[in-house]
Amino acid sequence: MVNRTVDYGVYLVTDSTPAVLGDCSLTQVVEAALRGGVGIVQYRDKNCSHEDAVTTARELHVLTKRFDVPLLVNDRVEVAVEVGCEGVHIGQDDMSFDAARRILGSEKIIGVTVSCEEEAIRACEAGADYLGIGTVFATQTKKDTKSIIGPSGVSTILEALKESGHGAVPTVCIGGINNSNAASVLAHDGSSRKSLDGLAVVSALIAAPDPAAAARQLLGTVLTAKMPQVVRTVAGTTPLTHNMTNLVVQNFAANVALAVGASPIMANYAEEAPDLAKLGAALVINMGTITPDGLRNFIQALKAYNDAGRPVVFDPVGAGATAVRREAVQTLLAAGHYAVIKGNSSELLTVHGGPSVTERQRGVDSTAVLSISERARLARDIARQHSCVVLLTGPTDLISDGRRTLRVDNGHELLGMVTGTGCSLGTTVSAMVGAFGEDALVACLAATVLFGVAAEMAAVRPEVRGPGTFVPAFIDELYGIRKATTAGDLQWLSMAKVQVVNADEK
Ligand SMILES: Cc1ncc(COP(=O)(O)OP(=O)(O)O)c(N)n1
Ligand SMILES: Cc1nc(C(=O)O)sc1CCOP(=O)(O)O
Repeated sequence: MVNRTVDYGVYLVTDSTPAVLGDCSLTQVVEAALRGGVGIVQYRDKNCSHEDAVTTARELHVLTKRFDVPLLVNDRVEVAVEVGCEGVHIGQDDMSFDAARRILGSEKIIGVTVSCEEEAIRACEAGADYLGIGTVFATQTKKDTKSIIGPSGVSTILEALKESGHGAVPTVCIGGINNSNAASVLAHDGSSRKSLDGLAVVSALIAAPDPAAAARQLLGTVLTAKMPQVVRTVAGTTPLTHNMTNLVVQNFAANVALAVGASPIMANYAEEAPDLAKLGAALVINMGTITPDGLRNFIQALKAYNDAGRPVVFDPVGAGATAVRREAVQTLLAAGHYAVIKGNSSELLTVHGGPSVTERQRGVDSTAVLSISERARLARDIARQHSCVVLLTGPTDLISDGRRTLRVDNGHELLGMVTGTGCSLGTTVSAMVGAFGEDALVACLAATVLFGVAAEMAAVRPEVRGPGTFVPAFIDELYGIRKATTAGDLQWLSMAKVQVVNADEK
C-alpha cells in the first residue's frame, strides 16, 4: 500500500487512437488536462510496441512529474517498471494483483477494475490501492466492456465496500462519463454510504476541444460534490476548534462553530495548546487584537500544533494596517506551518510581501482593487510559497492549494455589515479542516460555500430587515444546512457557485 496522497478527483486515462485523439499530440493534450487540474494520469495504449510504449510513457512521466501528479500504466507492468513511473492499473483479465505487487514492490500504486461487489471486496482484500468501478455507461472508447452497471451499480459496490470494512479504499468510476452526466453520477443519497473519490475519463478530456477547460469543469463538479461529505463529517465527529482570537468576535465565532456542529474553545493561553492538540483540535490564530503577550502565545501554540501534526488556520486580520501588525505577520509566518491562511486582498498582499503591494488598508477593511485573475494568482502564489491552502475572501472568494484554484460566488452583502463574520469563517474553516484533513482545499471550499449559501438563505427570510435580524437568521441557516445534509437533503448544494479558474490567465 502506497503512502503518498493521491488526488483521484479527475483521473485521466489516455487514448492515442485517431477516433479519440484525432490528429492532436498526446503530450500536449495531457499537459493541457494537467493544467486544468487532473490529479492522476494513466497511460493506456492497447496496440503499440513495447518500445513505443516506453518512449511515450517516458514523455508523459516528464510532464506528470512537473505537475507532481502520479503516472500509471494500463496493463503493461513491464513498461511501468522500465519507466519507473508510479504504478499500474490492471483489469480482471490481466496479470494477477499478487504478481503485479511482487514485480512492482510495495511503494507503487496498483489500481484494479471491478464491476461487482465480489470483485471489489476481493481486490481490497488483495491490497488494491484504489478501485476503478465500471462500466458506468456504454462508451465508444471501449467496446469490449462486460457489464454496464449504471450509477446504481456503482452505489451498490460502494455500499458493499463500506459494509465490508473497506470504506477507506479510494474509488473512481469509469465509462461514458462527461461534463453533462458527472454531477448526476456523483449525486447520491447523501446520508451514510461511501462516496466516490473521483471520476476517470478518456474521451471527455482527450477528445475535448479545450482539454484544460474540460478538466476544470469536471474538477469543479467533483469538488462541489464532495462538500456534503465535509459537512457530514463535522456533524458526525464534532471537531474541537481552538480559537486564539480577538476580543470582538469570541461569542459570535463560538455560536457559529456550534451551529455547524463543531465544539469551540476560546483559549488564548498557549500552555493549553499541547493538550488541546492531543485531543485532536484544530487551531485558529486570529491577530485581530494583537498584543506582545498574544504574539508570544500564538507562536508557542503554533509550535505545539505543528509538533502534534494538527492543523492551524492563520487569519492575519488587519495585517497591513500598522508596522506592528506587518512585523507580527512576518514573525508568525516564520514560526511554523499553517494548513490554511485566510484573509482579504489587503491582508494577503501583506502576507505575500512581494513588490506588488498596491493597496492601502484602513483598519481591517479590505480596499481591494485587484481583479479576479490577480486575486487568483495571489492566492495560488501564497499557497505555493507556504505549502498551504489559501482562502482569499471578498465578494468573490478565491481558494487555492497551489495546484487547484477555485472561485466561489456565494454570499450576501449583509455578511459585510456584521462584525465577526470573516473571523467566524476562520473558525468554521478550522472545524472543517480539523475533521476533513484528507483535502484541506475541499474543507475550505465547504466552509466558504456553506457560509455564502447560509447568508443568501438568511437574507431572503421575511423577518430579516437588516444586519441585526440577519445574525440570528444566518446562524439558524447554518444549523439548518447541517441538519438537512445529515438527513440526506442536499438542496442547498444547487445554490453553490463554484468554478475552477486558470490562475495563469492574465
Ligand atoms: C481507472 C480505470 N478503471 C478501469 C479501467 C479498465 O481497465 P481494464 O479492465 O484493464 O480494461 P482496459 O483498460 O485494459 O481496456 C481503467 N483502464 N482505468
Ligand atoms: C478504459 C475504460 N475502462 C472501462 C471499464 O468499464 O472498465 S470503460 C473505459 C473507457 C472509458 O472511456 P470514456 O471515458 O471515453 O467513456
